[in-house]
Order: sequence, then structure tokens, then C-alpha cells
Amino acid sequence: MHTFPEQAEAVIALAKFCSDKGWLPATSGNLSVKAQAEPLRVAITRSGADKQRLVPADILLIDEDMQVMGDTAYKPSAETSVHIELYRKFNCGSIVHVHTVFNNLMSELYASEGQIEISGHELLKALGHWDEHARIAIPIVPNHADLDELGRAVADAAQAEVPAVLVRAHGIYAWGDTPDAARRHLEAVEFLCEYLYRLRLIGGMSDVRK
Ligand SMILES: CSCCC(=O)C(=O)COP(=O)(O)O
Ligand SMILES: [Zn+2]
Repeated sequence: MHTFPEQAEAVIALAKFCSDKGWLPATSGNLSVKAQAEPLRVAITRSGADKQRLVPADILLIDEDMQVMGDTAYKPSAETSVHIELYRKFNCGSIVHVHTVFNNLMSELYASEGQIEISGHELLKALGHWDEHARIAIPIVPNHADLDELGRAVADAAQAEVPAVLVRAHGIYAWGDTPDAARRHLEAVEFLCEYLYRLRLIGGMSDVRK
């Protein structure tokens, strides 16, 4: 992916996938692809766009100070600060942020613990954990109204071994080296949020998987 139009198409394809899943309700969510590492340039959705119907003009090129490059009246995502902080920390290739019922429910249920611990599930492999004894913790941060603070909180909590952070009663950020990897990580965590929520509902969550 070298040209900006190709990067913009990658962002649109990611958004279409997530939107078709119902993960981007009411214009929520934001998605980005790193356009260049040094200096950092990012292709990111504009604020307020309907992510089901993105067109190339809805994808903006921004610099590391969140300034839009190019001629447009649109503003980048209100949550651009979170993307920039994560790119700075991990130099990853793509970031997806979606709002789903199950990630919101799990963020509320485990808010006091500040994380969701998971072990003993096959889909941990999709997050890069192949050891059958692997145990991971997905961090949960408060939903700060100050978006610079939110960006710092997400990046501080984020761990390289677990490519996702939940924001309480808001949504999830997931990332990867490529758009496909970011999507895979997002799908895995969404599956696990739904699975663990439903398991808890039927009283089947043992200490090991709490
Ligand atoms: C309508 S959802 C509220 C804002 C939000 O959480 C979000 O993800 C979308 O914000 P953006 O500025 O990226 O459209
Ligand atoms: Zn959001």
C-alpha cells in the first residue's frame, strides 16, 4: 500500500467490514492506516462520517500533530489523539475503533478490575498466543471526555502482547501491523467479549477464565 488513494481504500474496506457487522452504529467509530512512518502520516476517517457509506473524500491525511494535510473542510476523527498515541507507541500499521454492545457490556462488568483476564480459549491464537497455558489481560480504561487524556490513557494501558484496549461504556481500540491484522485482532476480541458475556450469563465462567 503505497499511494494515499490505496490507503484510503484500505480504510474504507475496513469500515465496510465493521459496519456490515453492526459495529459502527450511529456514525460511531474511527479507523486508520499508517500512510508513512517517519515523519508519521496517517490516513484516518473524518469526524462524523457514516462509516457504512464512506467515500474517498471522507479519508483525511494527517500529520503527527493531527493537522490535516491537503485541501478539505472536513475535520479528522475527534479521537485522532488515540490513534496518534498508539502509532507512536507501537509503530503499528492500522488501528480500528468500534462500538459494540458486547465490548460495552464487558467493559462495565470488569471496570472495577481494570482488565478482562482470559485463558484457555482457542481464539487467543488469533492474538498471537499459541501456548495452551497462555493467559492474557485486556485493559479497560475510563472514558475520559478530554480526548488528549483518553489518548494517553489508552496508550499507557496498551501492551504489545495484547493488541486491544477497551474504553469503559464506549468501545474498543485494536491495532495490528496491517489492516488485516488489526481486523483479525478486533474480531478475536469481539468474539471473546460475546463468548465470555454469554458464558457468564449461563453461570459457566470458572475462576480460570474470569
Ligand atoms: C456518534 S459516536 C460519538 C463519538 C465517538 O465515540 C466515535 O467513535 C466517533 O467519533 P468520530 O469523530 O471519529 O466520528
Ligand atoms: Zn468512539
